[in-house]
Amino acid sequence: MAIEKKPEDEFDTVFSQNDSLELSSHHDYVTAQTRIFKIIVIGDSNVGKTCLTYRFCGGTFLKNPEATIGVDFRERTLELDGESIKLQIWDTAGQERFRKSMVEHYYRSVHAVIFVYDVTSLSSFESIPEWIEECRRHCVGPLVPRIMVGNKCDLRDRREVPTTAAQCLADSYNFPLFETSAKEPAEKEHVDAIFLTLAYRLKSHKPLRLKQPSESNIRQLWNQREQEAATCQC
Ligand SMILES: Nc1nc2c(ncn2[C@@H]2O[C@H](COP(=O)(O)OP(=O)(O)OP(=O)(O)O)[C@@H](O)[C@H]2O)c(=O)[nH]1
Ligand SMILES: [Mg+2]
Repeated sequence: MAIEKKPEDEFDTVFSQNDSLELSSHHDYVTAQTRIFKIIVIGDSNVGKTCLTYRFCGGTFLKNPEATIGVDFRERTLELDGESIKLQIWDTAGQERFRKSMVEHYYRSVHAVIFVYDVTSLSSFESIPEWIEECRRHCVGPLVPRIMVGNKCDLRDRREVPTTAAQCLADSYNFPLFETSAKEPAEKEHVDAIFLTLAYRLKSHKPLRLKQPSESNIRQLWNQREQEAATCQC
């Protein structure tokens, strides 16, 4: 059960409370109180957002993913310096037609943002400023940590985005840059490191005035998503 801790100060953090020990999807034990952070993963369609989040939460490479419709939720609980932190990851749709009704939900009460591009697709890299702008338009505060991820580094012969160009863009926004591959097994720990970097930053900064979505809200989103999928003409 997720319950909101009513803030006496100006902060609003959500704790999940479990009467007994519970095994999460990644075999982590969730103890009595767990801070939950919402992370959204955005970027063009086909850059590998679903595969990256699946690699982090499921531990393997997802073969034959379908285009995300609306949003997919994944989560993983981490034990950091004795504190239990749950990362609730919103894997968003890159295709405009699958995003429309959901965009407001993506950005509401978000704690961190991951911008993903594909190193073999210059156009996906060139879209990054537009995704950053969308984020800004939806009033994501400047203190919300953001990182940039270049995916598909395993496709060495097909690279279109040099690291220097990506670093330059990341520096201009003051974001950390990671280049990785959701596919390459040897990169598994590197993928973990991306999310861990965020988790440590989130752990040390209490989220400001942010309300987490409750479980009933999430269930509502799921229902909405299912309805969309059912009415989709394609
Ligand atoms: N070679 C390689 N292929 C990858 C990698 N990550 C994802 N892919 C492939 O890229 C394609 C798109 O991956 P997805 O994870 O579905 O992309 P997405 O960004 O979630 O796409 P949308 O849901 O449409 O926004 C799939 O065919 C994946 O198998 C990677 O690291 N290396
Ligand atoms: Mg996807």
